[in-house]
Amino acid sequence: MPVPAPDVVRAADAELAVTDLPRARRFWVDALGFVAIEEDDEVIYLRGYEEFLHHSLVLRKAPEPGLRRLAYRVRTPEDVQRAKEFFAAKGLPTQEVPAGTTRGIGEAVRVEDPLGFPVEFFHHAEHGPRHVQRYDLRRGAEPARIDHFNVLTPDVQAAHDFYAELGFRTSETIEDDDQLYAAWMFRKPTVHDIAFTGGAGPRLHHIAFFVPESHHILRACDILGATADHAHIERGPGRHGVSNAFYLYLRDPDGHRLELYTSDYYTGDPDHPTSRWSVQDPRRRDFWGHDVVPSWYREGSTAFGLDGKPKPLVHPPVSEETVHVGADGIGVATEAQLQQP
Ligand SMILES: O=C1C=CC(S(=O)(=O)O)=CC1(O)O
Ligand SMILES: [Fe+2]
Repeated sequence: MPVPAPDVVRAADAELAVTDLPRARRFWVDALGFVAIEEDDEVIYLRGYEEFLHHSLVLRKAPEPGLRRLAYRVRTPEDVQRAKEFFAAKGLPTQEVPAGTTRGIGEAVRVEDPLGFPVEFFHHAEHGPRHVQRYDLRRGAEPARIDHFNVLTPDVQAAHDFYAELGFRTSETIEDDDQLYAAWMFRKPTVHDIAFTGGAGPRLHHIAFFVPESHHILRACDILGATADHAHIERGPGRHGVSNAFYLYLRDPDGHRLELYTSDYYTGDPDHPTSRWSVQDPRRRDFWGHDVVPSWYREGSTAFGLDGKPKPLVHPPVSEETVHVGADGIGVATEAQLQQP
């Protein structure tokens, strides 16, 4: 008898290890405008202006930077137990997490998914004040809410198939006749809650936050330029082919990548079709055909397992970067180049 999957509502929370908390705060709060809802010398809890749960991102001081967990909200308290049973039935590591282990989050279960990522499922969460119309407080890029996770994994097909078992549907792919190079999958009725980028993994590629309008992305660029922090800008601003979203990728002081993202589209009908892009289409990742910088394909954040240790990397046989020639202008990256950490 198959164990039923938990009813996942959406990507809801994540925790990043950062090596210098005041430096991280200057970037995430002072420059980008995230709301620090609670903080001390060890940890900062951040949220967007539209959010009402306690937080949607935790920055925790640590000797080494990395991803400590990706967290999904599930629909009922019973779905937390269902998640435990679903992953345990597959022989995957699971950990019960008492309420309050993360401020504002009730009892949860932490697992390692088959890709090697630390993933948490929770239901109960404290509500905090919504700042959606506190225009007197809104600053920086005015981040609204957490939108999705993107992870680097050597086998996108296997990742896709597992998350389909978990009840995620597929909005877009990048593929050719031989393989699936990337996939975007959702539970909430937008383009994705999780995306898989082919590459050495398990590593976090980025966490994305929705901003209200494209001008908030331009403002983030202007703010970083004004403070001579322009080196944090990695890729964009631009228009994605996949998702049709307007985007900007930034790297925080520890190298963690975040995406500011807006104006993707609704996917809530039961027969929503999957949009399939050819890996040879130069508009797939940037609709205007702009290059994808090599670091965007090659670099990511270390993932820590449930034991707190860095997960060893598995390299893919073929990477999108080595296949695609054209708008990316990269041509065929050498194996040595791809081995860069
Ligand atoms: O959110 C996203 C939507 C689209 C793209 S891509 O660069 O257009 O593939 C990347 C992304 O996963 O960050
Ligand atoms: Fe993204």
